[in-house]
Amino acid sequence: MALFAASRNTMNKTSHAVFKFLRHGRGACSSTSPSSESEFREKLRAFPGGSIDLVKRESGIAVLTVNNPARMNAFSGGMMLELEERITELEAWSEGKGLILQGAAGTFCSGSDLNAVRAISNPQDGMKMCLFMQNSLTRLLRLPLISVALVEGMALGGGAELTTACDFRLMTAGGVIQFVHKHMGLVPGWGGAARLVRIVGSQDALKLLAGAKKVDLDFGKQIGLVDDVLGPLAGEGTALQEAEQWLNQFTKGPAAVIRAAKRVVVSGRELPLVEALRTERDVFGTVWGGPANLEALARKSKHK
Ligand SMILES: CC[C@H](C(=O)O)C(=O)SCCNC(=O)CCNC(=O)[C@H](O)C(C)(C)COP(=O)(O)OP(=O)(O)OC[C@H]1O[C@@H](n2cnc3c(N)ncnc32)[C@H](O)[C@@H]1OP(=O)(O)O
Repeated sequence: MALFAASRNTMNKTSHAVFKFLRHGRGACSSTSPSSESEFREKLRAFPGGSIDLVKRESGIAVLTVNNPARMNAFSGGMMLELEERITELEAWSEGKGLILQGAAGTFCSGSDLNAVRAISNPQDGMKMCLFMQNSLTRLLRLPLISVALVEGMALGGGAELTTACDFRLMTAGGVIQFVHKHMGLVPGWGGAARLVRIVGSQDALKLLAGAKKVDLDFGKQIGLVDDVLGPLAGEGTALQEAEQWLNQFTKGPAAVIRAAKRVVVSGRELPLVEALRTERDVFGTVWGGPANLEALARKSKHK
C-alpha cells in the first residue's frame, strides 16, 4: 500500500508536467505578442451579443451551451472570449467526467457571426482569430472529460468545426453538419480540417471540404462523423436528456479513472508513440493502487 502511494506521488509529479504540456504545449497554438493579443481581445469585445453558458452538474457532466438564437447561435467576438473563459473553468473542474456541447433553441451553431467577420476580414485579424479559436478548440478537445457535441438543427462553417472538437457527435432527426467554407471562399481555420481528417479519414474529409457536402444522419453515420442518432422518443425526454443518458455509459464510475481514460486517448492520438507510451505510464501511475483499483482487487471482480 505504502509502495503504491509513494509511486503514485512520484508519478503525479511527472504527470503534472505531461498534462501541462497536453494543455498548453505542442499543438495548442500560442498567439502573437502579448500587446497584440490584448489588442485583438479588445477587437473581439467590440462585437458583443450572445453568451456561452456553462452548467456543471453533480453527476460530473457539464453542459456548455452556445447561446445566440437570434443569429442561429453564430459566434460573436464576445462569445469567442467567453468560450475561452469557460474552457479555463472546465480545466480546473477536478470532479468533472463528461461534457455536452449544444446550441440553444434547437439548433447547433451557424459559425462565426458574419457581422464580426466582415469587420475583421483583413489578413492580420483573420490570422489572429484563427489562432485564438484553434487554441480554444484544441484545449476543448484535450479536456480530461468525455465530450459530446449534440447536433440539433444546423452546424455550419465554424459550427461544423466546433463539432469536431468533441470526442463524439450525436445528432437528432433533421440535423445537418456542413463545412460551408468553400462557399465562403475559405477553408476551415479553427482546426476543423485537421480534426476532421482524423475522424473520417482524408478521402471523406476532402469530399466534405471540397464539395461542401451536407452531412445528415445517414451520411454522417456512414462516414463515421456521427456516432449515434437521438430520438425521436416522444415522452422520453429532451435531446439533452437523451445525450446525457448516452454519455452516462462512459462516465459511470470514479472520476479519476474516467479522466485517466481520456488522458491516455488524448496522448495516444496526439503524441509520437514513445512519448505516448511514457504518458500512458504516467497516467497509469495515477490510478494504480488508487481507491478504485484497491476496491476492485478487494472485490475479486469477475467481468462477466
Ligand atoms: C466559413 C468559416 C467561418 C469562419 O472561419 O469564421 C464561418 O463560420 S463564417 C459563417 C458561416 N456560416 C454561414 O455563412 C451561415 C449563414 N447563414 C445561413 O446560411 C442561414 O442564416 C442559416 C442556414 C443558418 C439559417 O437559415 P434560416 O432561413 O433558417 O434563418 P435566417 O437566415 O433567417 O437566419 C436567422 C437570423 O440569423 C442570422 N444569422 C444566421 N447565421 C448567421 C451568421 N453566421 N452570422 C450572423 N448572423 C447569422 C440571419 O442573418 C438572420 O438574422 P435576421 O436579422 O433575421 O436577418
